[in-house]
Amino acid sequence: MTGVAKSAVCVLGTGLIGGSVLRAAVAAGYDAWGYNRSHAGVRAARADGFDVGDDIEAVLKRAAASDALIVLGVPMPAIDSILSDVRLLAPGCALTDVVSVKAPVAATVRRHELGARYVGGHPMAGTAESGWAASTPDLFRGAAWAVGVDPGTHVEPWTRVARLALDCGAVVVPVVADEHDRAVARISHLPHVLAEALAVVGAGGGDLALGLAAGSFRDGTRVAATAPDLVRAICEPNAAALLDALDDTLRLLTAARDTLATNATLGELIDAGYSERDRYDTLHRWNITDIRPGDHNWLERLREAGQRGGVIRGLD
Ligand SMILES: O=C(O)C(=O)C[C@]1(C(=O)O)C=C[C@@H](O)C=C1
Repeated sequence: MTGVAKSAVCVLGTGLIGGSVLRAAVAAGYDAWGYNRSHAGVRAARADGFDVGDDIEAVLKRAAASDALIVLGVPMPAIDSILSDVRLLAPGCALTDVVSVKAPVAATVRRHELGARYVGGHPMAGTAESGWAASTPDLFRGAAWAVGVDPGTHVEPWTRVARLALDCGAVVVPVVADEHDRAVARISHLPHVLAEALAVVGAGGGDLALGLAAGSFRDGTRVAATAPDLVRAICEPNAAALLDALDDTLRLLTAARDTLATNATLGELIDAGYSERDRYDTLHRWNITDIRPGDHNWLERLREAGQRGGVIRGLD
């Protein structure tokens, strides 16, 4: 895949993630601009020298005229409405998103008949902050960026999306939507719910407990400082997979609680946690080098490689 040209990039929604995509794309030499519905968001981005407007019609007409890759930088609850604008004003553009759940976005895209040039995306990066002010061009450096390889994905928009992710400093993890959603329920959405629970239980110990709190409480509750509406927008669209993860958690915690009550031991939980955490620390992310986008069975082969820890670090 040598010489894939950088497409123009149009980011709709310039909060923490969309804003960071815009900053990273500009830093990587893309012709990139954005849209934000709030005047304050537009003012802040312009004050930093970025080309962001609040006129969705003008922004999308420019995308259509430039054959830009459109990045939906808005959370799941705003996807349906922004897709109505895209369908009306720039239906031929390649399209991706940064939403933390993939199957519901794909279903909404299909409902708007925009599936032909859509490729799901999910950069695995963030902070507890939100908005343009928190965005940074380095947010995705070294991060995993899930890029959809669902059946029917077309190679041209796929290559554009993968190239943008790589140019933002991320590594590409090929995923299909439902497997992605089950995976992130466990490693992203469940941790948000647990962080909220830990914050509540810890604070239940009063000011003495909070006054003594150190690293374990701070790290375990870090994402509980995220704006509540954003946490809901991240977790709730993935309800079925999150329920499975919560059920597994409750089973483990109940077993540990029961053995603690009867034998004053936490049982197998501690050893199991120790060894599974080690699997994460030592996971070998190997480079996919032998599957060229567009080759025979490339989607299925990339999917299998992604399942086995394969990542893409370059397309050349
Ligand atoms: O690092 C954080 O603050 C995050 O919450 C980032 C995080 C996560 O790791 O769960 C949260 C949601 C995104 O969809 C991807 C990544």
